[in-house]
Amino acid sequence: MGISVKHISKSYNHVKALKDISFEVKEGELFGLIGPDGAGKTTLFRILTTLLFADEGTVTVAGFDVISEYKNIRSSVGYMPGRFSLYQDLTVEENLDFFATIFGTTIEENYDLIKDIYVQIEPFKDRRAGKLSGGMKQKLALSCALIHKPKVLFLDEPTTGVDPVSRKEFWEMLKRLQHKGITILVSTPYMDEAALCDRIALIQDGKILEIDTPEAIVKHYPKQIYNVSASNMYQLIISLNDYKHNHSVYPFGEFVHYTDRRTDFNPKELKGYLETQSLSNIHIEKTVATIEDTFMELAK
Ligand SMILES: Nc1ncnc2c1ncn2[C@@H]1O[C@H](COP(=O)(O)OP(=O)(O)OP(=O)(O)O)[C@@H](O)[C@H]1O
Repeated sequence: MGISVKHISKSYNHVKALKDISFEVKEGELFGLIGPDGAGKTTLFRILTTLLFADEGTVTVAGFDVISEYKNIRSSVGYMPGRFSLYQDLTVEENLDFFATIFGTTIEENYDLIKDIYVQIEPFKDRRAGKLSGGMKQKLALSCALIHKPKVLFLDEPTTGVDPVSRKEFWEMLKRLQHKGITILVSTPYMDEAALCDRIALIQDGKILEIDTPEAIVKHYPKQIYNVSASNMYQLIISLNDYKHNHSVYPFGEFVHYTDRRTDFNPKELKGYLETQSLSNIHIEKTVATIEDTFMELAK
């Protein structure tokens, strides 16, 4: 009764936005679609919410077919699109009231579900939506997507352009909604948010690279990663890229994540090489793979 996607493909003229996508989201699961801009996430959301037809494949949401039973889907799902979807000239309260009315309900009837979120913007209920901050807009959009008590919630990049504190609060809210029994499909380009989902699908160029729990996905990383740092980060990256034994070199915060092609890699040898490159303060230590490392490896 969650979401079932089987062999979905979709093209826009010559652009193949989705290529044979299949996955299942279990009822009550918090499932993440993780991928960069242009991966096909929005296209997939539009198909799942009955706003766009796929060229091939079948999809059911909450047990309903997206084509023959689209009306049942529209009344049982909530959708928060990536771009701000609210009426800028209506106030906070008018927006919420509007969405409640088109779904044949009232704010009072479902206030319990949105209370946690809405109390934070209620002091601004007379402010026009267009005048809200990014974090407040996002809370209002989520309240509007929830006002008819959906069984399944679709959130397309809900935290893009939102400050780190609001992002953290937002994910805590999602967990609370999940505990109320709502199935959630959320997309994000932020790899750190992927770890907060029950399962994730890594998606790039319209294809799914891997689906699993975040823990299992990082365990599949095939190599030992090293954190490398030196006094001159820019030169360090150039030198590591020039090193003939490198397998991958990615800047990662204050370090560079390095993997070596050889099975008998000796960090001392790499240190010796870096010293010949006029680098100082060189540190090399083992580290564990993150979802970002796995994504980069699969996307290679
Ligand atoms: N209406 C359209 N006409 C032509 N090409 C499109 C259209 N909509 C999307 N595309 C293309 O399809 C591909 C997937 O786009 P989509 O918007 O689904 O990706 P996304 O992962 O949601 O990325 P973004 O976050 O940038 O929207 C991209 O190459 C995009 O340029």
